[in-house]
Amino acid sequence: MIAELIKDSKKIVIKIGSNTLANEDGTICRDFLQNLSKQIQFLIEEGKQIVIVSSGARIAGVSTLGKWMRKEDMHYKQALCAIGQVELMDAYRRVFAVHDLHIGQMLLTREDFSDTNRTLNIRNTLFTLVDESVIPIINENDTVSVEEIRIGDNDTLAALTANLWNADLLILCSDIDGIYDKNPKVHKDAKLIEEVTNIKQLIKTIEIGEVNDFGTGGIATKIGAAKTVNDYGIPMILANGKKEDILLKLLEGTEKATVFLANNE
Ligand SMILES: Nc1ncnc2c1ncn2[C@@H]1O[C@H](COP(=O)(O)OP(=O)(O)O)[C@@H](O)[C@H]1O
Ligand SMILES: N[C@@H](CCC(=O)OP(=O)(O)O)C(=O)O
Repeated sequence: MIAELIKDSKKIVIKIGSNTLANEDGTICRDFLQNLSKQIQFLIEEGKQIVIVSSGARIAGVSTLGKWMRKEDMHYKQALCAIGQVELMDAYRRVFAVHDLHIGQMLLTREDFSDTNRTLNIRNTLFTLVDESVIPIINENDTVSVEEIRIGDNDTLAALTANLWNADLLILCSDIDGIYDKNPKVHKDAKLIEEVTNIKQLIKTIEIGEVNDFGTGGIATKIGAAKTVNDYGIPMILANGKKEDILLKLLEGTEKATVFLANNE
């Protein structure tokens, strides 16, 4: 099912979470980015168009400065994102350049999607970048939108982007294999749910656990993202971006994940 879905999708939005992108000590994981760029080059050679939504500015800010780690003050968090966004994009630029791939930065807020003029401008930039074979890398604009740092809305941002771009598929890369019946980081016997056709039913039956380390939205915003795209007819896959070659393995059918099918009730 998942392999077919990826095979049949031309326009794919891929969201990378903070925990996926970071090493245990909070620094940007270069090996992860190198592996991601290799996989994206492969997908592009297969004729796919890719848009990336990437978190990680705050983590990158912490590891760049090596301080403010424990400051929970919103102004410090915003400052960390401002510092880290530069690092983050530099890291992406370097690894993608190895494959002759160009990137473009887009910083957006949720409000931008409810304003007709701004939406049109986002659309024009997004379509032009993709038409010119440049990979857009989108993050929240954490300077102007503090709400989104608090609730970890890059999952929602990825879903809104998928709808705006009329994507064929949204893939959220996190640090777990998909949705489980309970938090797999806490319960060793948690069971992976491979296919979701009814989100309302899913919410009633699973336990939504705590967010860990640098993640901000947790599993709830991922389910919300699935609902947003599914309502638009776009399927969503939640997969473990920490696993090497995960996108290629999903394409081969040798790895598991959770798929939210677009005919969701
Ligand atoms: N039922 C569940 N199934 C899967 N993950 C869960 C569940 N409940 C809580 N989680 C937690 O949600 C985390 C993913 O959310 P988050 O940390 O925000 O990731 P990201 O940084 O990728 O956005 C997982 O690492 C896991 O610990
Ligand atoms: N814009 C913030 C990310 C917030 C966020 O959504 O994080 P995550 O839950 O890891 O996707 C940053 O780049 O650090």
